[in-house]
Amino acid sequence: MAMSFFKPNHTHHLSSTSILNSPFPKVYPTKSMSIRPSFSTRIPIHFRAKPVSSVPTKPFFSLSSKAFSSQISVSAAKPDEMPARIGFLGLGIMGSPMAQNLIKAGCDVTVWNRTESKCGPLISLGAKYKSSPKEVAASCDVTFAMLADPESALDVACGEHGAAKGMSPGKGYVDVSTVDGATSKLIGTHIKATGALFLEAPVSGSKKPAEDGQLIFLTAGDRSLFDTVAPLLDIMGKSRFFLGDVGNGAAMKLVVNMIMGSMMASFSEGLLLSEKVGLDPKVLVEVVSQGAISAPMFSMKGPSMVQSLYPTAFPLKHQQKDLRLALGLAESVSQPTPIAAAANELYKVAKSRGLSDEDFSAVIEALKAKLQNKPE
Ligand SMILES: NC(=O)C1=CN([C@@H]2O[C@H](COP(=O)(O)OP(=O)(O)OC[C@H]3O[C@@H](n4cnc5c(N)ncnc54)[C@H](OP(=O)(O)O)[C@@H]3O)[C@@H](O)[C@H]2O)C=CC1
Ligand SMILES: O=CC(=O)O
Repeated sequence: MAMSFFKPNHTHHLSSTSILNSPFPKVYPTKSMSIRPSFSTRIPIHFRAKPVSSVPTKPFFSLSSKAFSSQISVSAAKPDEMPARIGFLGLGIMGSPMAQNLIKAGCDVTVWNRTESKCGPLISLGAKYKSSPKEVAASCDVTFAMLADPESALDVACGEHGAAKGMSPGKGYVDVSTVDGATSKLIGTHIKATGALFLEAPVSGSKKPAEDGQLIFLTAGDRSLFDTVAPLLDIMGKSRFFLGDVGNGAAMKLVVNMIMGSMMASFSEGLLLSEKVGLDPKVLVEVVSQGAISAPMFSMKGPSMVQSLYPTAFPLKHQQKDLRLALGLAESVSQPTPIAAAANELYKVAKSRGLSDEDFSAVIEALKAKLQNKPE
């Protein structure tokens, strides 16, 4: 199906440096590039790192700081083929900066959020406003949705005033929320019944990567919609994977977050154990950062965790939701996941202690409560 999209009214353009004008993605050698993912999988996977030429309105200094790697090349993102009118539903921790990056890149963006007041800052940056997902979808070529969980993603897409009601042939719906495959397929079925195209595109990367346009998109669904929105994904992210049929993007995201949730629980145990045996947990954070188990997550969150501070980037309730959904995925294929199951119990304890809206690193508090033998 041909998508009837038009060039956006960019307010800024590329500076005429030779790097930016090259038609090919630039590969900047960095330490991280020595680690190359293996694609020995039954799912057809296409990966593309952010090509320099596809982020037309960002200043050169922001490009030079990015770590590019190049794997299987997919069709090049052409800024002049970007959808003209873009809808954005869901302006929470992630949705707001993502929509903001689109606006700052010169895109014509229309927003909606359940709590209307969160639309204000984006409207002051130039966004338009509509009072329902249906109206946003009806007035836009492509609509993105960044909702909390399967229930809200389904309601916003398929509810009474949901986006599907405003969809029609020639339009596209891109759900970037983290949901399970069954929910994503249901949303896709409703959207496609209108003649529109559907792409699931959950993101890896938290608040800061969302602000910096450094997200990793894990997409699946209509390949032509993936190609159409590629320039937009490249504004909001640093790389994008096309993983085949709807459900594969959701599954990849859940596996990644299952690992992340277990890692954070294990890190929490280590911090508390080190303190109990008389070590300085701050030194543990430093030691971990220099070795083979170093991870940006530990270095970023460790220093605040030792101070019992949990400024929210990824809400704990969403991490527990992802573990729950990942355990369901594992159950569906009889894959044992005892470590993730144990981690999930800790997040549930943390939620029951009122930590749902804290950062997920607050899971450490569940272990403190256990160590102190407090009632749950
Ligand atoms: N934060 C992070 O680091 C990351 C989060 N994610 C995933 O992205 C998604 C969004 O996360 P995040 O932005 O952090 O979450 P937030 O909790 O900050 O935002 C959730 C959004 O969903 C909306 N929402 C919730 N319930 C409903 C409902 N019943 N009907 C309509 N809208 C609803 C909220 O609206 P309102 O403002 O009215 O509450 C808000 O816009 C989640 O699926 C999360 O797992 C993925 C990667 C990283
Ligand atoms: O889903 C959370 C993330 O950091 O990715």
